[in-house]
Amino acid sequence: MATKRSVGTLGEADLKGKKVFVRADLNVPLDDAQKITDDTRIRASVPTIKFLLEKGAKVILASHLGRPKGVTPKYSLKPLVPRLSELLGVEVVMANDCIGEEVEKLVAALPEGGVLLLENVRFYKEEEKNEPEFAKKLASVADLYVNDAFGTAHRAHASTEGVTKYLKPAVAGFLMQKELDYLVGAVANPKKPFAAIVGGSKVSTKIGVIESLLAKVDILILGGGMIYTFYKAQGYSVGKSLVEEDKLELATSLIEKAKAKGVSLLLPTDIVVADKFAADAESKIVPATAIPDDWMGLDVGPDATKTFNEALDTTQTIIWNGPMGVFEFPKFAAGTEAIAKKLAELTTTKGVTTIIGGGDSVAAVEKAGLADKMSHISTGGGASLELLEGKTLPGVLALDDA
Ligand SMILES: Nc1ncnc2c1ncn2[C@@H]1O[C@H](COP(=O)(O)OP(=O)(O)O)[C@@H](O)[C@H]1O
Ligand SMILES: O=C(OP(=O)(O)O)[C@H](O)COP(=O)(O)O
Repeated sequence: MATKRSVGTLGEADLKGKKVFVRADLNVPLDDAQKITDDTRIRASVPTIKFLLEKGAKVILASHLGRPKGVTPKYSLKPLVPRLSELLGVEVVMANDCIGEEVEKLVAALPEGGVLLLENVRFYKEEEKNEPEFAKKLASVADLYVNDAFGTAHRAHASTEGVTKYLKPAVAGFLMQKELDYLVGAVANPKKPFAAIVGGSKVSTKIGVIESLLAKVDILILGGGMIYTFYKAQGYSVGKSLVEEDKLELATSLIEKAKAKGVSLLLPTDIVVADKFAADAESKIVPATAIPDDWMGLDVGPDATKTFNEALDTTQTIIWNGPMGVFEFPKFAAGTEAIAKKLAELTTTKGVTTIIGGGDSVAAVEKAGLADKMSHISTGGGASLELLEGKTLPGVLALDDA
């Protein structure tokens, strides 16, 4: 199935006085004191909500937080109210529930330009089970539905999918649209040459992405923990590096597929090896063909980085998913940082389209302080991975066509 991209969006519809159910992904990390440690997802949700408020709509805002089993105070959305209010410039009202009488009363009292934040929809098991009666209750308080929760669009839950059966129109918010434009649009019709950089820990979690991208890219750069399975498949010894023994044949077939499709597949030529998996491990740089026994590869080496940079210099579009090494340990972060720096440079000086596909690569870009230099940084890890694999997301599929 082709990935759906043309969804209905917030146009010039008369929104004045309308009760709009907005599903956002406000699943932000909180520390032990319930303080928000990264508000990216809240900030990313602001343009859609502000637009609705400026049009005189009444916004009923829903999200999940974490993976609670039943009502769990630790997963309440209450700690988000001050930051949301500050970013939106209105006093956000908080409900103690996401359905029921109190919610109905608060909605009835909501002024035009007002925001009511519902409590965590996952406090009900019916949310993840996508139960129609629960979806109907969520829908009952509003006149139309806007899904801006890209990070949760791969889940067919009541507030992301079921609700659209009872609430029309059901359209995408600006964040959802932007994510689809980049992760589907720019990938389907890239300015060429088009390169993909895929890293992360395991081949098994990235097979779908690699296979799908092989049909589209000119250059495929591989890094991270998955490369040792490729090396082993080619007969190199890899010491104690991460290897998925049951994926050796698959690695060989991916190398052959790349060849058959004329894709330039770049595996690192040198590796930073460590004597143990630890931040304070002893380390040294070795050729990829000469990883010593008892050592493990934790980052790509400087020669590899140089080759990657030269290849990236020739491109117009780059998509990146997964770090090049164990970037959480400063000693093994250089390969990942170099990619982040290169992409930032190419975006700002050459107008190359750079897309960071969620998850740990986003964390790496943020750690390097380069987040605002990329063309697009996805707010969804799992969702962006599924989109890049060519899957259609249930939360997108459920929206009205454009
Ligand atoms: N050489 C390696 N050996 C072991 N783990 C690695 C290696 N390179 C990267 N990793 C780990 O891979 C993890 C990220 O993998 P993954 O979740 O697949 O990426 P993403 O979240 O970007 O999709 C990081 O925690 C990183 O430490
Ligand atoms: O954080 C999220 O996903 P991500 O970690 O894959 O980016 C989303 O809020 C979805 O959460 P879920 O994976 O508990 O359904």
